[in-house]
Amino acid sequence: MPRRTGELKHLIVTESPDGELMIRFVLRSTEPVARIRKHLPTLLADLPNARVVSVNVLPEHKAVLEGEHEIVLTEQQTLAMRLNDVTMHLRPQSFFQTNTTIAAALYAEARDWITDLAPASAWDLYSGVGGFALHLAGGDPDEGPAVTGIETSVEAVASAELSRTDAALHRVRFESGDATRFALDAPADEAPDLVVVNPPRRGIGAELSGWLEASGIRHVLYSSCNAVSLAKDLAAMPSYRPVRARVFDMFPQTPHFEVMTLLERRG
Ligand SMILES: C[S@@+](CC[C@H](N)C(=O)[O-])C[C@H]1O[C@@H](n2cnc3c(N)ncnc32)[C@H](O)[C@@H]1O
Repeated sequence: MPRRTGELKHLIVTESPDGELMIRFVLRSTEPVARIRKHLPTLLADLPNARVVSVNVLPEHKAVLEGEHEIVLTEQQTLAMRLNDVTMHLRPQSFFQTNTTIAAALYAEARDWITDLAPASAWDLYSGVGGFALHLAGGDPDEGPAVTGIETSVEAVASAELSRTDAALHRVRFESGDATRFALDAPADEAPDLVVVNPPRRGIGAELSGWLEASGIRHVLYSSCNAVSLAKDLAAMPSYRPVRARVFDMFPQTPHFEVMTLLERRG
C-alpha cells in the first residue's frame, strides 16, 4: 500500500541544445528546500552544465507533473534555448516543445512557408515562450511582420518578453490572456494578415474556429499535436483550404505526432 509520504515527486530536467541543464525538484512540501540549498554547491560542482536549479511545490496527490509554486535556487533564472538563429530564454513552468531538434525544424519550416507570403502583421495565438513569433519576426528588428503573441501562462509570457528584448525585436509583443477572448475582442480593423495557432491537445475549439471562419484573414498556420481536434477545427473553417502540410515526429516511439498546415482562404 503506497503511503505517499515521500518528498520527491519528480525530477524534471531540460537540456538545451548547448548541453546546459535546468533541473527542477518537484516536492510535496518546502521541508527539504533548506537541505537542497545546502547541497547546491556540490550539485553544481558535479554537474557543471547545470544553469538553473529550482524547487516546484506540489502538495496535492493528483495526476499533474508540477504545481504552481516555484522557488528558483540559482542566481540564473532562465535556460537559453538556441534554436536556429533564435535564442529563447526559458523560465521554469513555461511550456517548451517536447523534442528540441524537431521544434527547431518546425519553427524553421513555419518561417519558410510564411516568408513568401510576406504578411505585414501576424498573431501567434497560444504563443508559449514565443517560438513561432520570434522565428516569424526574422533577424532584422525593422523588417518582418509586426507580431502579437497571446498566451495564458504568465511565466511563458515573461520568457518570451525576455527573448524579444534580448533580440531587440521591437515589432513583436507578448501579452498574457486567453487566445479566443483576444480574437473576439479585437477591433475588426486590427485583424492581422496571418494567424498562427498552436493550441493544447483540445484544439482551438468552436468559438475561435468560428471567429476565424467569419474573419477576412487570408492565412492561418495551424500547428497541432492532436490530428483529431485539428480535423474538427478544420471542419469548422470550410472557407480555408490547406495549401501545405507536414508531419513532424515530435514524440518519437509514441503514437503521437505534430502536424503543421498552412491554410489559405478560398477565392
Ligand atoms: C502546444 S503549447 C504551444 C506553445 C508555443 N506555441 C510553442 O511553440 O512552444 C500550447 C500553449 O497554449 C497555452 N494555452 C493554453 N490555453 C490557452 C488559452 N486559452 N489561451 C492562450 N494560451 C493558452 C499553454 O500555456 C501553452 O503554452
